Amino acid sequence: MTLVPSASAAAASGAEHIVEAVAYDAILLASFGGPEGQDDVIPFLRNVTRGRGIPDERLEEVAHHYRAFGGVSPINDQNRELKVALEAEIARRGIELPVYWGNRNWAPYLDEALQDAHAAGHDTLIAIGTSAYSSYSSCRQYREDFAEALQRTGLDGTVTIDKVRQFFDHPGFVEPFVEGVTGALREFEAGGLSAEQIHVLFSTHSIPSTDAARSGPASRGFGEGGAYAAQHLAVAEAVMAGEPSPWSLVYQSRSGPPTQPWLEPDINDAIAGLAGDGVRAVVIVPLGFVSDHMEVLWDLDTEALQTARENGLLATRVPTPGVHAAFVSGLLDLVLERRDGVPVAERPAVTSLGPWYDVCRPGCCENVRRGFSPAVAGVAP
Ligand SMILES: CC1=C(CCC(=O)O)c2cc3nc(cc4[nH]c(cc5[nH]c(cc1n2)c(C)c5CCC(=O)O)c(CCC(=O)O)c4C)C(CCC(=O)O)=C3C
Ligand SMILES: [Fe+2]
Repeated sequence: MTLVPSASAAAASGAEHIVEAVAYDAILLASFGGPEGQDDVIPFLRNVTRGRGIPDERLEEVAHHYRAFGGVSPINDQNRELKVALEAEIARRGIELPVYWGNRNWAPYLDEALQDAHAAGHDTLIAIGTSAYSSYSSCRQYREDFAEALQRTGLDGTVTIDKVRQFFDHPGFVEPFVEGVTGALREFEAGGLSAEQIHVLFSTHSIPSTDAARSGPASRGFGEGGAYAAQHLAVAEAVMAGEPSPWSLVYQSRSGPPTQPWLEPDINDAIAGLAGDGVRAVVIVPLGFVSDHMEVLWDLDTEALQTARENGLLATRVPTPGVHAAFVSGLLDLVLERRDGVPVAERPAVTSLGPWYDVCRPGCCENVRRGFSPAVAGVAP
């Protein structure tokens, strides 16, 4: 086995993919984190929005979503379950690779995960971020937070962190959505609706239009919505292959000042617009989300479903990947393709956009407000 120290070495050589085997000795499961009680809510929101100019009214509004669920985000329990499921899959395949879980915005924090891994003798980490697409919020921010955590813990130069590719078009991520969508379509059809009367709404987190435009490498010319919108459209198209029902990509969970343009249309506006169009039912697909966290429970299961009811439409929301066996096994495959140096041509991808880069491209996913901060697992801007 050839040992390549880290993405930074590959980055220095300008490589897009790391195709030599790397002796990773642990997985870093990296996530967003969420509050676990009413007292956590405001400190958590302050962590998330630190230095980002989110207006206080918006914080109050979001706090209210958490308060309605006892101040508890479901995301931490979902990551506990995902960690257990990953460990079971690793054991089932007879592999030895411990999993350390750390969050960007709430305990257990990344710092703790890095310290635990290092104390146990694991210094060559491969990270799985619980975020599938390309953008500042869903990719580069993770990479910057890894760099910060390495600095804070003094493990910079000792511990290396590579990151699996953005997995939006990995079959393990897409298969649960295909199952959910086909299941929902067949159920509405069994209830007497024709394919044309059912509209499939693929929903993802809205982001500022300026962030979207900077997502992914500029050289690939993805246009206004950048790689972020292009990736979602490509996955939605793959999910709908062979299905005659109409579909569209919509956005949810917008924040920021109203003067700042974010990706549109909002899912609720889209639903209201469909009602007069001969559409009888909507299938809501949380395409941008890995598990049923607060954005899914609130913005989809609470608000969007109500909007559909108010507009006289039948509606259902399909599951997120969660701990679906195909997803869990796919995440481990993403780690092993790197550990074992699987040739790029053999890495699975269900769209023509991927397999995405192992080493983020120069200039990728700049933060519009702060510019580039140091980050691991990419080429320096
Ligand atoms: C693309 C994207 C994902 C999907 C990818 C991924 O999954 O990572 C995501 C996930 C999540 N976002 C989450 C929560 C929040 N996001 C916020 C704010 C923001 N998100 C943004 C984007 C995204 N966010 C953006 C551009 C902002 C505004 C600027 C900023 O602050 O960067 C705010 C602040 C208040 C507000 O403005 O709404 C909160 C509380 C949680 C936890 C949920 C739980 O607790 O169950 C999760 C998984
Ligand atoms: Fe968010």
